[in-house]
Amino acid sequence: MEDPAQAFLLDVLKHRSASPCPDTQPYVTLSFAQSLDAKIAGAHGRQLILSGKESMIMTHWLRTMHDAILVGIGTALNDDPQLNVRYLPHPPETPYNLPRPIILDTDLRLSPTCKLLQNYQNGKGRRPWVICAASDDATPKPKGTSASTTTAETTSTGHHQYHPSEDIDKLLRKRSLEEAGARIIQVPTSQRRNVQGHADGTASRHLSIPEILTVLRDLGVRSLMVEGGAQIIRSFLAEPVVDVVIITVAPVLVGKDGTGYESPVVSLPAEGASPSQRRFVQKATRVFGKDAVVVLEAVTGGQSV
Ligand SMILES: NC(=O)C1=CN([C@@H]2O[C@H](COP(=O)(O)OP(=O)(O)OC[C@H]3O[C@@H](n4cnc5c(N)ncnc54)[C@H](OP(=O)(O)O)[C@@H]3O)[C@@H](O)[C@H]2O)C=CC1
Ligand SMILES: Nc1nc(O)c(N)c(N[C@@H]2O[C@H](COP(=O)(O)O)[C@@H](O)[C@H]2O)n1
Repeated sequence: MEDPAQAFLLDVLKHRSASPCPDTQPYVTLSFAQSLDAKIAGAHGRQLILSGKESMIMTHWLRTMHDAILVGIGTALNDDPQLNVRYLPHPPETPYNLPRPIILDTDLRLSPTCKLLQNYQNGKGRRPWVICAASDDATPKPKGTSASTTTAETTSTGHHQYHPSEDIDKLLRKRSLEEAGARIIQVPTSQRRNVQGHADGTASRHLSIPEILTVLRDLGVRSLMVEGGAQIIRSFLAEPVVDVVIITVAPVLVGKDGTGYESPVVSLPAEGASPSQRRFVQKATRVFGKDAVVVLEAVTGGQSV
């Protein structure tokens, strides 16, 4: 017999089984848990278990329904997640689909001893893919985010140059991650001033989401579940790439110091919004234990995408 959460998700995602995945990018599901005041973590990014048991099981069913799960390096370093499906009931005759973990990690800051790599080494998880900036990427880094020992210098023409030891540091980190089992995938970066801009007005240097999706589709990923954290949620919502958003709303308030994601998109037709902008409308809502799970689907100009 189907679990209620499994049945609910199969129903909200049934349009995917009816039509083949596009060639250009995977189906993208953005899913996370938030408080009533739209916080996904505590002060300074402290991990919070917002989901109750029932909605956490729903999240693990959702994981089985995707080829891959993506998180940002902030989440990988802060939470050391496993991204597996361990809360599901007794193993069935056919093993559950275990999604591939993918980490967006511009400068390869991931720890080679993280749980995702340990699980892979112990045969308990799929090989993690770590997506970083292409090695010939000359985009300047924002202040204070360099993971290497070297600083960028600005030339008289305004271009930034890197000391060779920065490349060596990154190469060494690449090698130790590969030795631990990670597959490293390089993509170009893009600059976004408004979405992840720094307080000092400089633009952030981030991996390009459309490029990442193209690469993943080329590598055979047909469905991608994006779990967060805050910056990743913002970046995915800022691009017209998310098909379905599934939010677990926990009946708690975290307060103003909590970590929020401040969505750059709106559901309601906003004054001045471009008609081609992707908006999200409610498709289904279900209570699991103490939590409400709200499913939104993308629409462009009034049509489901
Ligand atoms: N409640 C929930 O469901 C969830 C909560 N969380 C919480 O979220 C918090 C972490 O969030 P946060 O600190 O924002 O970190 P994220 O996990 O969002 O990672 C952000 C980092 O990813 C890297 N990155 C690379 N490319 C991009 C891109 N295109 N857009 C955005 N980031 C990119 C950047 O680091 P770099 O430049 O070094 O590559 C950036 O700093 C944790 O507290 C965690 O517990 C996380 C997931 C779900
Ligand atoms: N669905 C959900 N509810 C919460 O309350 C959460 N804190 C999260 N966090 C996400 O799940 C990751 C942890 O996964 P594992 O338990 O290690 O498998 C965490 O890193 C966030 O991505 N999710």
